[in-house]
Amino acid sequence: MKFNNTYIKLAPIFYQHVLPTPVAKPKLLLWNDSLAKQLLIPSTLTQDSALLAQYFSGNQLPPGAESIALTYSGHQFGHFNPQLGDGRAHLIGEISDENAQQRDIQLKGSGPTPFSRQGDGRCAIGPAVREYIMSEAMFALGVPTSRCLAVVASGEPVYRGDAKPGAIVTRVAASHIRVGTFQYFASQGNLEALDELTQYAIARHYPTIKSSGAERVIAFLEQVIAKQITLITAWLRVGFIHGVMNTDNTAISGETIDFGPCAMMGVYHPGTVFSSIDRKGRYAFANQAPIAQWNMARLAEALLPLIDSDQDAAVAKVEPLIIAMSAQFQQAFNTMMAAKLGFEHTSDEVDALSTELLDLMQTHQLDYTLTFYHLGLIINSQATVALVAPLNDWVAKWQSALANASISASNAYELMQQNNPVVIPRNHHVEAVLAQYEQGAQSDIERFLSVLAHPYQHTQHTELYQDPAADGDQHYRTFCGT
Ligand SMILES: Nc1ncnc2c1ncn2[C@@H]1O[C@H](COP(=O)(O)OP(=O)(O)OP(=O)(O)O)[C@@H](O)[C@H]1O
Ligand SMILES: [Mg+2]
Repeated sequence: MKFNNTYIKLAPIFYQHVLPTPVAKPKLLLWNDSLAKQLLIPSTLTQDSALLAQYFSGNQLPPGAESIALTYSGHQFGHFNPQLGDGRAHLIGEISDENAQQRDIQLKGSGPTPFSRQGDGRCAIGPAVREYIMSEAMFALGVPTSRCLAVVASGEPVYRGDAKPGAIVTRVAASHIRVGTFQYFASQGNLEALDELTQYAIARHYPTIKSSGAERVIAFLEQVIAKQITLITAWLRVGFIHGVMNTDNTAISGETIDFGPCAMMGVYHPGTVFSSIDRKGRYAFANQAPIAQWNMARLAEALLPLIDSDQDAAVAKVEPLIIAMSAQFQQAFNTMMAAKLGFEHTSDEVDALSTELLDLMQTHQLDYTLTFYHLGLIINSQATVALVAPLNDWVAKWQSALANASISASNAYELMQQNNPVVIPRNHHVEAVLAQYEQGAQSDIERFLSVLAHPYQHTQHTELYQDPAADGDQHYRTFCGT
């Protein structure tokens, strides 16, 4: 592993040097071989699980690694917290992957840092394994996301109400720069650091931006916004609910980050919320696009001093970008829904069809993933699918719209197959696997992960994981990993 530690070359205010706290009995639980290959981790190391456990628990830093905790702020549920930062995570460096892309390697749950506040710096095994399952599932679903390389059991308890086994999860991300990182320097009035961060983020994530001065900052904002639209549209396509879209959980790279209280929607309802702390539904399924817009407004606000020293003039330059986001998102959403129905392009007719379908799904409490999957089977005439009766009229309209657009059944099916997963990481299956871990039992995780690695195909065990929760997830609740 060859580490490049570019973040450490930034000003000292960007991070704190701090080592992970060693744990009693590190044991490698999960290792992501295919990701390790992408990261060009040598097979001699990959085969040495004792050494991997040392490295990815934080007990020993790999050669060339340097451990830091990053500084950031964030709006949490709409309230600004000026001092967050990595309270239980250690960035140990960046690795250049097989495509020469820099990827951050970060341990999470690896002990306290100067940003820990009241926290213990630790992570329980359940949330660590959950992050692994969910991020790998999202990756396979084609959603931009951070990934997990390893989960190492610490051999030590963590106290979350009860004592739970502890673990350290290794996260791989394009970077860990968040909207909240910009907010930190903006709230300090540190324009030099704000500019340094912006130039660093552009060089790392948006190198095609060639302009300079204010134009460069505006182009950056524009591209971050575009990535957020792509990201949220992908979440909505697969039924993902992030659960805690605070600005400190919004990565500037456009990747999904922080799988704390996330969940998948079963029965379609735009107001679906599972997080126990999201009492007002701020981060409900269909609120995710307006919240991404709100978060981008916070990024724009942080960037204002780099755009014009006259604040009103700066606002006049960024406001149109934020306002335009609604229409851009709607367009992306319509195109995505059209693809789920087999249409390459949107039209008023197709938009009306998808709206009507979503309404029917809501009214009749239909499962989001299964409904699209069944529509695929119908168009492919593979099987007679018993849809609920109220959908029959809609299906007839849909089929005639496809015919009017001269789209063959096989073309429609192909597009639908690429956009409608056969299987998703359903909450009850994820929880069943996590419960096995917490009880120290033999786990079905390898089988589950192998199914989730091919979410658009039927594999040997896919059927075991397609079923919706018996209670329609009515009683399902998620918790932040703290
Ligand atoms: N057990 C803990 N000990 C110390 N700090 C914590 C702990 N849990 C969370 N924090 C800190 O609280 C803040 C918000 O937590 P949040 O749950 O969003 O993040 P996280 O899951 O720890 O990390 P990330 O966003 O990196 O995935 C962050 O600053 C985080 O580092
Ligand atoms: Mg977080």
